[in-house]
Amino acid sequence: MEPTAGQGSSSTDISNNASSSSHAHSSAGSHSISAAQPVAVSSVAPLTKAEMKRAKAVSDAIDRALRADRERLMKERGAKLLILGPSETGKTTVLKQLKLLYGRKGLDAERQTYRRVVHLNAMKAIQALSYGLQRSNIPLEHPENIAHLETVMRLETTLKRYSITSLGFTNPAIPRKITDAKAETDMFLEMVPAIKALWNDEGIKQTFRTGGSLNLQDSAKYFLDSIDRIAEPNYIPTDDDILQARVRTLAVSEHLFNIDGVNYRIFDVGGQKSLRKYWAPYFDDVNAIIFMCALSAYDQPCEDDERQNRLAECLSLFNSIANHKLFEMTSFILFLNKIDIFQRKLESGSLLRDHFPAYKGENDYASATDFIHEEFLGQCKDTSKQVYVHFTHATDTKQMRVIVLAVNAIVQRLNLRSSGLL
Ligand SMILES: Nc1nc2c(ncn2[C@@H]2O[C@H](COP(=O)(O)OP(=O)(O)OP(=O)(O)O)[C@@H](O)[C@H]2O)c(=O)[nH]1
Ligand SMILES: [Mg+2]
Repeated sequence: MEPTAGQGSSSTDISNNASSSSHAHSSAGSHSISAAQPVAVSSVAPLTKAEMKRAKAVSDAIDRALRADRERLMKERGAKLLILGPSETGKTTVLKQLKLLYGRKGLDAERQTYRRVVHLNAMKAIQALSYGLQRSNIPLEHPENIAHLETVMRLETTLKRYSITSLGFTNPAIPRKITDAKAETDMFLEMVPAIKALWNDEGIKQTFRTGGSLNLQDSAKYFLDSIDRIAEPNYIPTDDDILQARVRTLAVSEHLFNIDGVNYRIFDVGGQKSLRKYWAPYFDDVNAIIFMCALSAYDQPCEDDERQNRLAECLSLFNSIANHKLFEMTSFILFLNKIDIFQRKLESGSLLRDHFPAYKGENDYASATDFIHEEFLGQCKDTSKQVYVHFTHATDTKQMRVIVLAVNAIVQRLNLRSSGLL
């Protein structure tokens, strides 16, 4: 499916935050309760003045009680926020940033477990590169590295079992298939000489540069460049390592935060297509949705369907979420993420129009992001729907600190408005 250019772009309104903008197809008040439906005229006698006064008093009292109830619920239970979007768009990374900024203890408790994830990520990265090298018939710079290549490629089955362990990491209810963390570390340490030799080989480097179809994780270079550090006997993952570490989310998880005095219940979900059926039970009473898109996915096929473009699939998922009946009153915050990789790809000469023929602009960052931004806004059927857009680099804690505060301000304002206090 090729997306077409978005409509209604003229009403986009840029806020004073350089990395964000807010959009509404029409003016304020989009969250007010709509006017009553016309009632069929009947033969019932009209109300007297006194009756009308009494009816109004009752209606006002109900409104007051409802508002107080909403306020109390919001105070007691916190604002409910879902982070939705396809796989690998950075949902869990945003959650890790929230833990770093507002729940440090939680992340510190998980730090040791990330050691294994980092080791697994490094092994998977070198394995993907080795397969890529073989597929594209690129010769090794040092032929003696062939033995290392074979060692790495023999790891296929072991790594599959390993990844079951990493799934267990996100959901303690899933039993671990590999028993001993020490055995995992030993296996990684045995692999280190092969990983280093291959990563330094010009053949592998060339494979990395030609990139695209390798199905390589975004953090591959980061961990391969850090191989000596992560192989140290007393290695403890740093905050950046944790942000770069990749573990697929399988089960929906709930996290509590207090951000500047506002309580939040934030839900992180698994973005793979097969896991989206588990989202629906969490769709009630949602105050806001952060929808995540990886801009850098514009030239990638979907993991489970080579024929489908990842960014196009993300647009169609956004379409079904933004137009979902249960989210008519829900605020939407769109994170157009991975701006760092997106910019790098454009600068390296990869053309947006090769994948989105509807794009007619230059291949520069500003025009390309404008186009994708409009594509997303054009998905909302309700033209009064307010969508707040942020261009994000989710692994950058400095940038995310500013964005989280902006999101908090939006959620507070919208909640006050929906409870009639604004
Ligand atoms: N360079 C870069 N990497 C990012 C960015 N955001 C996320 N990543 C990396 O992308 C990978 C995937 O991120 P996750 O947060 O696990 O993705 P997810 O959306 O939770 O994926 P699922 O759990 O499968 O639904 C991780 O290795 C992150 O470190 C970004 O803005 N820039
Ligand atoms: Mg995740």
